[in-house]
Amino acid sequence: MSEEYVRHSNGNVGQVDGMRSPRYAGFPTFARLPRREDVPDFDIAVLGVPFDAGVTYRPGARFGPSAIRAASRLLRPYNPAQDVSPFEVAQVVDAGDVVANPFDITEGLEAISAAATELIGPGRPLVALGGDHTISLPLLRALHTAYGPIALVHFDAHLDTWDTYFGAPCTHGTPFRRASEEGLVAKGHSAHVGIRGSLYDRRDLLDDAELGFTCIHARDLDSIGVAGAVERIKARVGDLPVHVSIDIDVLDPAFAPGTGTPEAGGLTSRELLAILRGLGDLRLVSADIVEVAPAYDHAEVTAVAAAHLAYDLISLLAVRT
Ligand SMILES: N=C(N)NCCCC(=O)O
Ligand SMILES: [Zn+2]
Ligand SMILES: [Zn+2]
Repeated sequence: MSEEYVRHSNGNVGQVDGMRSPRYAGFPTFARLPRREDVPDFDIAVLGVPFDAGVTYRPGARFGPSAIRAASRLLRPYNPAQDVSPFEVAQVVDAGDVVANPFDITEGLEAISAAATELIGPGRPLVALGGDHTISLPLLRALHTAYGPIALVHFDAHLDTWDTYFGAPCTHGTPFRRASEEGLVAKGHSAHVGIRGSLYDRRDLLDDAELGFTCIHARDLDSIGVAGAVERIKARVGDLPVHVSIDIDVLDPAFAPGTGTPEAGGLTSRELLAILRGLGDLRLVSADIVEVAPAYDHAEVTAVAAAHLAYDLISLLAVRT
């Protein structure tokens, strides 16, 4: 069977045509887009990062990339919320999965960083699909090589700036402390959005602020709303290059049950999509979506949310390529 990709007049190769081959059939690349090796060049790569050796509670995010790809089959070519056909405007490809050692975190992170370094560059954004949140550290290392310190816009129930777990420095609860220590993120220009739930100590928030982050707590949305959150994020990052990191547990467990450390009182998927769509003026250069653990999912609820978030991120990035 030959795959019948849509060929756009600007030369870009789009999705397998859903009118000629039903969307539930065929190879499971992200959004049924071509693989990297199927086209001569690309603008935006989608990279699977099936690594979850850094989890502190429920395991299983290593199956996130394949679940998100499966849920992304439903995505259609035109995004009305942003008035853009992202796969026409930009050549978007599926770059496959990183081969990351599940038994050696240091080696696994090096492989992730090497794969990201090879795919990113000025004018060439990356969208990574995790995997647990540990993977953001090697992504930020690769981004630092390309751009220097960048602004991090981090959507999560959790701060992920804890120090160590059982003596381990690189886990899904620690990536942004390491990133701050290594100078990968621009101090004073990064924000966590959606923070909530129990902490180990009041000190966790003070440490986080000292590391250079600010918090928009989930409960703040009750008073400032989506528009207020967008304004605060924009004021924080200014014109620096921006990496958006979305831990799917930023969504309420009602919208994302399939994750490792769920916390009550989270965002709706509509709120999160609306905040993202408000970030179009920023200098977005890359994104990750992490912590989708399909074993705890139901009816693809979480994977569908992740696929749609990836679609809107790609739509934002496509107009910048
Ligand atoms: N990055 C995520 N999803 N969770 C971090 C939770 C760290 C903890 O178990 O305390
Ligand atoms: Zn989290
Ligand atoms: Zn996280």
